[in-house]
Amino acid sequence: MPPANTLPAWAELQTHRENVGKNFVLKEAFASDKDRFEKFSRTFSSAGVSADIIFDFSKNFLTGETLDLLLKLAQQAGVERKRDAMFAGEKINFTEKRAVLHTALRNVGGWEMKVDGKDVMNCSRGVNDVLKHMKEFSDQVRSGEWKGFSGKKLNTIVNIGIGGSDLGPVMVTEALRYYGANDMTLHFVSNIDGTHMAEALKHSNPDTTLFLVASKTFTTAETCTNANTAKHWFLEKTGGKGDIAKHFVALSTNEAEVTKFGIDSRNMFGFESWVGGRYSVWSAIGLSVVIYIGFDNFHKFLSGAHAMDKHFREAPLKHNIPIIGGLLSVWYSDFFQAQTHLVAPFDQYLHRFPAYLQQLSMESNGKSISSDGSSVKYTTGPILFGEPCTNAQHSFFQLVHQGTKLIPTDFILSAKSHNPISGNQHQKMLASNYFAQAEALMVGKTDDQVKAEGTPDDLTPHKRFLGNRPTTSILVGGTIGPAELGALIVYYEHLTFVEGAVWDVNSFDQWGVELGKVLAKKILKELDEPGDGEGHDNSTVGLIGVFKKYANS
Ligand SMILES: O=P(O)(O)OC[C@H]1O[C@](O)(CO)[C@@H](O)[C@@H]1O
Repeated sequence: MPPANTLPAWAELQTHRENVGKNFVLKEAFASDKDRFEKFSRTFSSAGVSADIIFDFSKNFLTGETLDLLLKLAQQAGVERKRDAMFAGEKINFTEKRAVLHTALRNVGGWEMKVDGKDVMNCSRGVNDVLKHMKEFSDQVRSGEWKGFSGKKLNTIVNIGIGGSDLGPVMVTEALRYYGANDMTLHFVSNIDGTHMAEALKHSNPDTTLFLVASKTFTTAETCTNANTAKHWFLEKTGGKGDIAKHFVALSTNEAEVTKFGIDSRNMFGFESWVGGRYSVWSAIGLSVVIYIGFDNFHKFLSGAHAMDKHFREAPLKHNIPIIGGLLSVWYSDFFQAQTHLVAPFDQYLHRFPAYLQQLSMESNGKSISSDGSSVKYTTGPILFGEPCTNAQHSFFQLVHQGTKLIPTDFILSAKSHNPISGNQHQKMLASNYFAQAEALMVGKTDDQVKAEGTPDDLTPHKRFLGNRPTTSILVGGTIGPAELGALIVYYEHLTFVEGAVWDVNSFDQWGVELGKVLAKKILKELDEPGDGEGHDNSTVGLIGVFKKYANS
């Protein structure tokens, strides 16, 4: 693949940015085109979801010509070819020589999906077998048929995992809390900080606690240490009478390590190496979700996800919602030097959604080496951040409105609340803020408007809003149920795919997390040895020395 910035459409976009993009004024674009909303919004409708989802791209620096040029860039960068290669099970994760087929995990539509000629859906221990196992097990736990060693129903789930083996289950169980079993307590222990495990175990009863050890590799230091701590706690609390087989299950690809840990392979829920950690909530890693919301709801979650896969795979580029979302991100990153992407859900249930998207986006596209091994000469993955609104409005939105940075922002709202309390007053106030923020960011407030309010001259510039800040508004035409959540997640998955395809980076590896892990292992040993460590810089040696002095005093 030639570098993205050498593609003809890249140069055309640069010229277009000089001629049009640089001077683009959103409010003028609306004033001169009464159909702008219709032109640049897209509706996602499918039998796989119970509500339409509207993606309003019209408050972006976008003209018909911009969209055409961005689509041209996508074609020249081979986005469709790469997408089709992903669905075909080709080894597009070229540094790890792996297929990327998390879409098979939610393939409720019966597509043929193969890796190395093998039908991954219907082979032994394939996707459908594992789903069946997850259904059986979760039904048993929910009904109380699966009992702990002392014959009691299990009512506490402790998921031990980190990264994709944690963030997906946490985010989804929070987002779908409305559907969750009220008699169940969930803990997600990820951090190696002992506080995380200690707090989870503090009020847990070993008779009624189920541990899910979630790790694709089953070698991750934090997860293995936390799992061993949990095992010791369980055996100690039960005076050695506790039956591991009834209280510990593994969600992993690594049967050998699972067995070594002491978990019976019959209590292992497997998946394959072609599922990346950050794409694994659809796999066995989602077992906590299934136990919490029930298999039927989990199936709806998969159906909504599959519906968005189908849209991404089949919709023409101009109507293809993740394609447009991904290209807009490239447009802002590379032609406006935007460094960030803000996602602010107007939905308390989605409070962990931005954290989840951070791993998805930044672990996927936080790369600077392209497919031929050379350094890219353009900006890649944006810094994704976010918090639920309206909270965020009272914290960092000052910077979004009046700071010096261009921050392309996504807002998410559902038309209906699961909790329409106080005569739906809360939801209406929430919605009014959702509309107001996008409008305010766009229209701003001129000096004349500020002055007309009687503001003294010296205060006027401080109260001025330049406006012209782009937003994408996502509106779910009902409540956000399992299917709608599935579709929203997959929108961002494929948006990330499109970015990476244009930037020609491998969105599916994560070598950047390795160096810190290796150094931590070396330093861990040194903390127990005399001296202040070997071969470190002066600052690190100094800090290790100070730590040892205080920690051991
Ligand atoms: O599921 P595992 O193998 O424990 O990995 C956990 C996480 O660690 C990472 O490999 C990064 O260190 C993520 O990609 C992954 O989601």
